[in-house]
Amino acid sequence: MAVHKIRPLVAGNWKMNGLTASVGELSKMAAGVGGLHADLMICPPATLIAAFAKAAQGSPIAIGGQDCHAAASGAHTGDIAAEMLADAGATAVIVGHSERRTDHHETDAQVKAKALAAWRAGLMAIVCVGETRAEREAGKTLDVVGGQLAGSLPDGAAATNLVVAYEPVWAIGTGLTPTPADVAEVHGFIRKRLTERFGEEGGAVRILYGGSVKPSNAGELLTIADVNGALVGGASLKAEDFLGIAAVYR
Ligand SMILES: O=C(CO)COP(=O)(O)O
Repeated sequence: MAVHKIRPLVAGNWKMNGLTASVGELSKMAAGVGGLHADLMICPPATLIAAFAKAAQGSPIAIGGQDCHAAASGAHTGDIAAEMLADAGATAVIVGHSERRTDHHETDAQVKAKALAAWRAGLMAIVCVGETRAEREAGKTLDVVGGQLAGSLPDGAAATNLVVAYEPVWAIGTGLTPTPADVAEVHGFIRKRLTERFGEEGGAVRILYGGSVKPSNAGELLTIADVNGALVGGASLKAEDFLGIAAVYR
């Protein structure tokens, strides 16, 4: 298998945080990203996508959504189509985040339909997978992640349309992180599954680690084999912290 030089991605998931005044934080990020050997992305709440896309124009920061509906339009009160995210200026969308899987009971089949919707709208899909604490303690981590990959990833994945984010549910917002050996094991497993299914392209798909990434642990986590960047929650809300994480790639 050819060794790919993968350009890392540091993506910030703002979750349900941010008001119009937060555009100032994005502008600070845009001003500080020079010289990084990585792609950067911020996924603000949908209400801020258009404003953030405008503010990020001319900077290397891409803007993404946090979820989309599988349909392009229709009677789905409160939902957002991938086409609407693209129209507002997003170039990517997170699908299958554990908070969606838990809070909204999203299944692998629904996540797959959302990833296909993202592609239909020309967006990159950032598909999240990860085990709960109980699943890890029962020794089922690779089974769970393997099942999520098989069920959530559509055929036709390529490095340009897919990013996989490994986010252990128990590490999200808790300050806990897996050991480097555990991260290496899961990322290596995901890479194997991607190359088995998608061949050469699967070898080039970025695999992000997510869960309590902060400037103080980014150096350790982001230099592990097959970790091609981070999906950052809390620490992506402040320009200083987000840039401190991305600085691993300076
Ligand atoms: O869920 C996450 C990113 O999608 C991770 O969140 P935290 O970085 O706040 O743990």
